[in-house]
Amino acid sequence: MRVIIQNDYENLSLWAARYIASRIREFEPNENRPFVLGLPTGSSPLGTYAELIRLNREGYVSFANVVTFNMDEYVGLPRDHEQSYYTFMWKNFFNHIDIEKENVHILDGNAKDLEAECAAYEDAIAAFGGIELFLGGIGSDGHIAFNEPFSSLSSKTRVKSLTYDTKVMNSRFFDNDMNKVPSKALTVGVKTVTDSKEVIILVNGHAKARALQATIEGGVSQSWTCSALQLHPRAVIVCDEAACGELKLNTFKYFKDIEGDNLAVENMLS
Ligand SMILES: N[C@@H]1[C@@H](O)[C@H](O)[C@@H](COP(=O)(O)O)O[C@@H]1O
Repeated sequence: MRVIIQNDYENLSLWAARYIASRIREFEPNENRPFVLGLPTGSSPLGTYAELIRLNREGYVSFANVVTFNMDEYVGLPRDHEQSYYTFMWKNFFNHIDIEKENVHILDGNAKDLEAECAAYEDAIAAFGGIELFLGGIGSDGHIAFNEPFSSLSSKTRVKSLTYDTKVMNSRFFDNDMNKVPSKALTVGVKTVTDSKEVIILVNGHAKARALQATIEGGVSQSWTCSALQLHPRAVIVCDEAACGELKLNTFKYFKDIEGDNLAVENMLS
């Protein structure tokens, strides 16, 4: 596992966006061989999306041959609801880049048959040959996508009930009323994420310090689903110093040392 420790959220966002843009450029995607990108919602990726939009506008990276799969979606929230992940993604990212509408995949939380919707999503990912790079965030309890604590580390896309903690956390987007937060979501599984060729997880702020500690220093455990990344051959955690508060000093120093010059965001756009 690589751990990129940046001073602050701004540099974390620049690093992640520039890394993703470079990976897409190096891949040289075309119509027959698109770059398949997994994407999250939440506040963590907003800075990364902003920099990717800028890089797209400046012509550094194109999304014309990029296919995306989003991580999750609430069940029963109208697609045009302000808090649906569909609305979030178009508002904060897709409307501002040169992506083709048919290349965007977001789970339909209003599908008549939710199980069939989840199975079809896995089939669609497989039809594209799997996900090249999955970008994600984590919840303060260490969940990736909506894989709440004790989700199977072998799970695939399915319906999940949200925990009390997650509903309380997400109520900030629903007038601080947890009763307005949907109780269920469709989510890719832990294994859907770890089956990707590469995984990048953004972790910022003090509230994520325990989750980051469990991800890096704890054992692999279903109680912190993010810890499954320890078994991934190509997992990159991009975090800020605020999120490192629970790490051992030696862990912190090790990653600062080993990543050395790789931390400088200025040199990433060659
Ligand atoms: N399903 C999403 C996750 O994908 C996200 O990682 C998490 C953290 O959100 P934030 O980035 O706002 O802290 O929130 C939600 O639960």
